[in-house]
Amino acid sequence: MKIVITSDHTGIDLRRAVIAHLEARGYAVEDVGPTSTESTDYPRWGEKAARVVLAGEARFGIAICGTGFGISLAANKIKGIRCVVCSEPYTAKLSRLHNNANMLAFGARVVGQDLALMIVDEFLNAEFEGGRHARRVDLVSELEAGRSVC
Ligand SMILES: O=C(CO)[C@H](O)[C@H](O)[C@H](O)COP(=O)(O)O
Repeated sequence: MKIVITSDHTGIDLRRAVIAHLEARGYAVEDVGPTSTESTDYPRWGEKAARVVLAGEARFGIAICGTGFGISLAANKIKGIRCVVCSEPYTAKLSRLHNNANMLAFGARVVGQDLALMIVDEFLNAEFEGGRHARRVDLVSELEAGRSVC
């Protein structure tokens, strides 16, 4: 399975650790950058990873910024992306089981490396349950298409 990964300047070191962790577990990883530690703008990187997921070139995306929120906000502006921000593994797992999340974000200024890797594992090891959850995810897609669901 292929995973695309990105960060802004705050997440460079943690991104490297996540890549090593994923590769050690047999995942193919597409690292879309950035390579420099210079200050950069998270929306560019959130979009870049999101486009790879939407193109079907990676099954999931992982995005890291200071808090995880900025880069997830950017990714979630792209139609078809469901990017969860996690600071603990439970939400990561449920975002797959119930929300069919296709991107995971976390904050390099929020979680330490060990916790980040646990979050990644829970996210990748869980499968969408479908059923009533599929109906709800479909409703979210309706909203995304500009149609009211209330
Ligand atoms: O967008 C953010 C907040 O959710 C990210 O954490 C950014 O990484 C952060 O804003 C970057 O801040 P900096 O002061 O420019 O390093």
